[in-house]
Amino acid sequence: MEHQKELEKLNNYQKDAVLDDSGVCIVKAQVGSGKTTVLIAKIVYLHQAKKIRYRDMIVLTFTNKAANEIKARLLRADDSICTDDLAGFGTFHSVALHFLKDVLPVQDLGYTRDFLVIAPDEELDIALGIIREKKLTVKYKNRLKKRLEQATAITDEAQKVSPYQDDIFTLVELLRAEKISQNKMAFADLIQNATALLTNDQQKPRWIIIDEVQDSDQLQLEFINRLKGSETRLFAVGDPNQIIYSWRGSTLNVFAALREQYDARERSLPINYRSSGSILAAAKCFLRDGSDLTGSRETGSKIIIKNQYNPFNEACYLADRIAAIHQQGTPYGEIAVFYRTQNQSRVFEDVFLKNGIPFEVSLKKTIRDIPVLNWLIKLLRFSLNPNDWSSGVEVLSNKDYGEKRTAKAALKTIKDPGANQSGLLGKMRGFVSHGGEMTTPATIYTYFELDRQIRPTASTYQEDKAAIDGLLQLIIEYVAEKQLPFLEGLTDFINSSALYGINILKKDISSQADSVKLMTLHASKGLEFAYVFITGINYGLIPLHMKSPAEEAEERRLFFVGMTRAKDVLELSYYTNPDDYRVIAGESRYINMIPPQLVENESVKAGGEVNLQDLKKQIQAAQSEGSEAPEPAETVVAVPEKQVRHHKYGIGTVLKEDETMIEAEFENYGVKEFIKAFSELEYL
Ligand SMILES: Nc1ncnc2c1ncn2[C@@H]1O[C@H](COP(=O)(O)OP(=O)(O)OP(=O)(O)O)[C@@H](O)[C@H]1O
Repeated sequence: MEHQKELEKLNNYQKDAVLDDSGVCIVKAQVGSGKTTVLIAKIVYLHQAKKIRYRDMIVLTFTNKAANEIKARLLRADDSICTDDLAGFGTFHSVALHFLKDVLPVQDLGYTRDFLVIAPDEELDIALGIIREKKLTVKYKNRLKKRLEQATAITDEAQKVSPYQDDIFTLVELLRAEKISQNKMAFADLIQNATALLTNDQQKPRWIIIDEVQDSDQLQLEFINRLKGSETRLFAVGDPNQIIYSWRGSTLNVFAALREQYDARERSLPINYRSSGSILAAAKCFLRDGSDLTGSRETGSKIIIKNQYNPFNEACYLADRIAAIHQQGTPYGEIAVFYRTQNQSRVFEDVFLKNGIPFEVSLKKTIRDIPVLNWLIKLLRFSLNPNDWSSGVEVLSNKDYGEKRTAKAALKTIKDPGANQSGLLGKMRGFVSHGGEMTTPATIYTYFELDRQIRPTASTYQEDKAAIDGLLQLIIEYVAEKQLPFLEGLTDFINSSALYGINILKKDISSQADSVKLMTLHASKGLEFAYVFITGINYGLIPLHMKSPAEEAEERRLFFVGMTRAKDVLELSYYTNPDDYRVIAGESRYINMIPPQLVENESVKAGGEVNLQDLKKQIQAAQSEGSEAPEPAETVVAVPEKQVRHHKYGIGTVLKEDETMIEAEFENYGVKEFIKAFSELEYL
């Protein structure tokens, strides 16, 4: 990649950003204005023109996908780069992990360098185990994750007083100690521990480059601050209109925070290169202030709005429509279908499969989602680290795999050094000394006698065996690729699988295969397609039921992100019968926010009315296919957002209401149904 040639392709705003040499520069970029393009050009420019070694750069991205894309483009262009040079390129978590493994004195916190990373659910399991074992009183266990996060963030001793008069702060301390004794770090620990250990003694990078900076949270900003030396330059790119992860704790005013802290230079990228004029104009209606966003393309075709009877009909329609688009010459890979929640993908998968439409689903089906692999990973964890007794207990007491002891008996054997070490426990304890022999999937399989552990007589045997073979193969390939000794490579693999949720069943959505991509609006961030279909624009889906104006604003930004993935054609749809009682029939007001002059309404009319002829045909067609086409549902009456107060559940949002019944959703208790006459609900 020749940096001069790269620079020539850029517009002046982009060029200025690449050449900027300020101590701290933040680039406020509009959607599709070339953030990724600029970021890569900047890295290449710094390396080639300014002679900055890749090792002296830290490049932080929000997703693993973005980091991989950057690394792949650099590796393709320059074969002298070795992967170690790019160890500082990755997500916040993976870069923190790199520092903890390779640079920082983790022993100061009580860890050893071969610590393992655990996913949030696993941390919760440990916390629940402690509550049980120590008989702690902890209220609102259904919100335990959130409560732990909040309590962990409080460092001032005087403030460590539980609002519910329970043992949450004792739990935080015990959990911290337990993770250290088991040599495990949870995701949040990675950044927190790296931040705590970073001092001025470490060699500081010459450049820190951050992508999607708008999604950073307080912890990440502190990490950046510690990482930055007085001579380090900082270059951050982001788009305030694409904040869609504030529920994970991103700091909403990240730009202001950076500006204030570093007296940063601000630049902008205002020109969108991706979307046609109509798409951009429609998307702008969802911005609080879209005045800076400028397009560079022709008006193009109008936005199409479709009213579908239900998700099944929608899927049938899309299968036909996509086949026609493809026949006219558009590759399948240029077509995407978006929805709000993951479970909406199912009907598209079924119908597309039946109709021969190739597709991929961006569904993180991770190791943790497959019971036998979840069990096997725990087995490998305990084998690598005998202090990880909670994994050991789960392996021995799993109800489907292994020896199926009781949890109490398993714990007793694991903690008792004098106990009989034969069977699976003995195998796990002896594993490390046999590490050198583990060269093929079969040697690992045979060593643990996995055939016995997964029961050859069980109905799931073939499926489980195939899943295990697949995983073991993946491990062996991973270790070989990393050129690490087996045990070290295995530890590394287990850490990555916790961090990224290794995708084993379905291909990654970023694959180059020519197939239609199905994904949630969240997963669509950063991608682009010629044709985009956004489905289910009904209240309760797009937008979801919301509890506050801030949540509503985030829903709107999310819809904006989805719309702006489209280059040429954008089609929106909503249901008359959404198949889900929590979803309101008819279009949500997001449809009505698009000015009519930008919309082309086809045979079915927008505005909540249904073309009855079409509807009848669709239902007949569905019934003749033998599918379970539902009866036309009684129309659910769209209620304006109403709130109620309940003496126990607190404030809730009304979802459905008729003369006798009322249904409301409460933050900590979920959806509750009441008989109006007896409910003692107070309307707010
Ligand atoms: N100077 C340019 N001239 C022509 N096309 C460009 C230019 N810069 C970027 N593009 C094209 O515009 C599209 C959007 O670019 P890119 O994906 O880098 O934007 P982005 O800001 O990262 O997008 P998003 O906001 O969606 O994350 C891409 O197809 C890219 O090739």
